[in-house]
Amino acid sequence: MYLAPVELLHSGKVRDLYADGDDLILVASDRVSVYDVILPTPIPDKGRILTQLSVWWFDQLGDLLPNHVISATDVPPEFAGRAIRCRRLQMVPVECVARGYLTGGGLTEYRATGSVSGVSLPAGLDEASRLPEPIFTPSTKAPAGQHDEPISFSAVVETVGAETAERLREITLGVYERGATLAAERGIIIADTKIELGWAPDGTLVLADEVLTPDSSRFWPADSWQPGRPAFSFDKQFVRDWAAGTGWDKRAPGPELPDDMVERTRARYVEIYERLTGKPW
Ligand SMILES: N#Cc1c(N)ncnc1-c1cnn(CCN2CCOCC2)c1
Repeated sequence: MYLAPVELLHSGKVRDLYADGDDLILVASDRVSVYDVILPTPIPDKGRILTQLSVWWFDQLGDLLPNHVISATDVPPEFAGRAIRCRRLQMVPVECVARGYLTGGGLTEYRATGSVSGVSLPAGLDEASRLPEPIFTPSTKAPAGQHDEPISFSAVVETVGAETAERLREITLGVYERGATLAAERGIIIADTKIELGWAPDGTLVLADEVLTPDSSRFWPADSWQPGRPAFSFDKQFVRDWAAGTGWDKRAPGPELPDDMVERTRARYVEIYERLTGKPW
């Protein structure tokens, strides 16, 4: 039987999107990105581990809202285990971000303005501070190679209307709080997360893309978290520290990783999967 080839629609830093008839195929690679630079050395099984983690989260979140997954197995053989067949949605033109802790661009914005995406925060917060409660901090969807810009809730209202803006906030915080609570019980802090939502033809908001993975969220080991000090990235810290030790200029192409660094990083992805799902990899 002739199988029409899938068509590459979008190639991202670590994932690619293909068209297969009316469906989409979302494929996760074994590429790893640190400091926004794709490293030349793949991490074996990273794509499969993060895809299967995302599929598990979609199932965990099924009571909150529908998702775009059609199948996690009916995918082209070359992508087996690291791709999902998903339904084509009209994507919401807003990056939906929830933060439970202050770091990265949110910390920079807080230090300059006392707020993040227009949400005022108490004085005296620092690097990795836990926020009084999780906040919705939307941003624009910047073109490839550019950084998303924070936008206020009122800007979201202007973009999608008040009712949908409220629903985006409710869903984003709901997904984050469900994930952060479950992860915390298993010794992992999910500091923040970015989700993608889209409209189905009947207007229903649907959870898309990947969800609550170390690529879409900041994962920190809970036992080493100290507010006021930069937190360790559960999955990328080994590579960051090793790369820094090589004197790598982050404007230059990323360095090749030594075998032990590859294996230690792969082991971190396996540990995240096993701790969160309770299933052996
Ligand atoms: N998921 C999904 C989805 C969907 N179900 N329907 C229509 N469009 C999209 C879609 C299009 N682009 N993105 C951003 C995610 N990209 C993925 C590839 O890698 C780069 C990031 C999502």
